[in-house]
Amino acid sequence: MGISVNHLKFSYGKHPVLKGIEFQLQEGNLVCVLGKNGAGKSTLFRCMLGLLTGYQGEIRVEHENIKDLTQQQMAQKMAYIPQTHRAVYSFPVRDMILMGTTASLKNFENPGPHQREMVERAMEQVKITELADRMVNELSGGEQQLVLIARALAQQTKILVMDEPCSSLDYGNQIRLMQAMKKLAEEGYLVIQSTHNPEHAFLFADQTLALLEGKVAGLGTPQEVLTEELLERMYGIPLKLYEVGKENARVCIPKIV
Ligand SMILES: Nc1ncnc2c1ncn2[C@@H]1O[C@H](COP(=O)(O)OP(=O)(O)OP(=O)(O)O)[C@@H](O)[C@H]1O
Repeated sequence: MGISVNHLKFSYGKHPVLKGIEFQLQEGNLVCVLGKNGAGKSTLFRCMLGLLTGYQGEIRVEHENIKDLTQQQMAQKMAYIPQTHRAVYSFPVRDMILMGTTASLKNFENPGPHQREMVERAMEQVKITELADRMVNELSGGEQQLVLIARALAQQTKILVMDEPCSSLDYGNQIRLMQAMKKLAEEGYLVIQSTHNPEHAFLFADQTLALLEGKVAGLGTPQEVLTEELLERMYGIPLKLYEVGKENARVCIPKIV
């Protein structure tokens, strides 16, 4: 089950980005993917989601090669939560989330009571039921991000892929979102998200996947993978890690020279 990526190579024209990526991820984990700007995180996600097809190697989701799956079959296995951009279209929140259920419908079938129930459940999971009748374009960035997550949950897949979900959120909403993702992982989802914040990985991730120079530089617990040496190599700045409290929390302080 879960997702496995074998010998994955991808280039944009002559510019190689992924140079032999290998990993396996299982359901029930929150996985943070780290790497500097341009490391290839979004490219990796786009390959995994079947949006980029000209790659070498193999990607399997729940044992099936994604090249053998239709778009609808992909949407039944994996949901993508993009970075929040201010919504252009004005839909009520409930209708926007209902759109996530289309993967479970046959051609030309309209959503019925089952789909509407999935929408209510998804809103409860991320605690936005009180927003149901608001217009999406009138919500804050953090609220919109939660609507996108609810839409992905209504898609009823066990794998959620999120591209920098915290990038436009205030500090409180970042932590609430990470806690919500951690809870989903505990409920059995595989949540894969990119982040530029090592501290989030230390606090919340079950596993961390570090991308460096087109390859996986480490996959394991954040404490195993995110050493001072690797963080310095990834981000190109001298820094120091400090353990905080009894949990596995660590903070990263740059050495200012
Ligand atoms: N459509 C494209 N055409 C050509 N090159 C691209 C394209 N998209 C991305 N790239 C290049 O591929 C490399 C990887 O980009 P990608 O967006 O996957 O990185 P990322 O790790 O997600 O970066 P960031 O943290 O800045 O979002 C970069 O050098 C980027 O310039």
